[in-house]
Amino acid sequence: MKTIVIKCGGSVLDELSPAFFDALHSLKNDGYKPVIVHGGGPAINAMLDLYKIDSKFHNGLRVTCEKTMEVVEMVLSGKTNRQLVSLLAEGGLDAIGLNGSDGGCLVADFINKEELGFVGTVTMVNKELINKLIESELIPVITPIGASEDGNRLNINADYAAAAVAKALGAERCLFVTNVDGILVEGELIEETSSSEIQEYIASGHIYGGMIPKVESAISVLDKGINRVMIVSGKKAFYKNREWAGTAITSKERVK
Ligand SMILES: Nc1ncnc2c1ncn2[C@@H]1O[C@H](COP(=O)(O)OP(=O)(O)O)[C@@H](O)[C@H]1O
Ligand SMILES: CC(=O)N[C@@H](CCC(=O)OP(=O)(O)O)C(=O)O
Repeated sequence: MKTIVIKCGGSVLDELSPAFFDALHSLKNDGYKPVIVHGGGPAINAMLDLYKIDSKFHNGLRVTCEKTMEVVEMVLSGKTNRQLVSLLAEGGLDAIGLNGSDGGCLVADFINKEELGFVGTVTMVNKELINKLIESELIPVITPIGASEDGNRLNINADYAAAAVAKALGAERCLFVTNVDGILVEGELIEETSSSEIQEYIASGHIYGGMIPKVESAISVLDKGINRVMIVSGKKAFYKNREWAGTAITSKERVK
């Protein structure tokens, strides 16, 4: 099965263009089976503000106390997942929302309970469940919340969740849809790059903030045999007539 895992970032959920939905139709017409993992960081921040709860991050991960976890779940499962599934339906795409914590979809473990609270890393993915939905011609839209073996629900960075799903499914491709055209260096789009170049961009400060978990996830996926990962904009036609727009991260090291 030609599965493509698509991470749809919270930064662009309110700005997805008609071209995004056209690209999904094109992928489907070309035989790809999409699986979406969505984020929702900005919407969580807004709701925490409303509840007067401070947003704190440690190494790019949200420090998640019990109260924050309630808000995270309310926003991701109750708002952003619903929003994306209905946008897909409006765009003529049959999708089904799936809480990562339901049915063992994403099994997770605490990363460091003292430091981060209810933040998890994915330890297992119920690929049978996801594959059943794909075989029913539905696009699973997965919320990045995992359930631990001892019954806790854990907040997972959506880039890492998408990478875990792509690896578990043995996806053909993995795509990070965000609010910029791809990796930019001094304002220029980098059309193709490799793991080692990315390490240099991070060291020189050209890649920072929210782009770091994306490129780290991309590299972890490349290590598992998926040989091309794309970072693309949800505001543009990222796939048309079998042509991609954005940054391709490949496992091949380029000769400089
Ligand atoms: N080299 C880079 N090229 C493009 N964007 C970058 C780069 N380094 C950091 N960024 C930042 O990463 C952001 C995307 O990450 P993030 O805000 O977490 O989005 P998402 O919600 O889609 O995961 C961009 O809007 C930009 O501010
Ligand atoms: C642990 C952790 O940081 N979880 C993220 C989950 C959402 C997410 O990753 O959303 P984006 O893709 O929009 O950034 C958070 O709480 O913001």
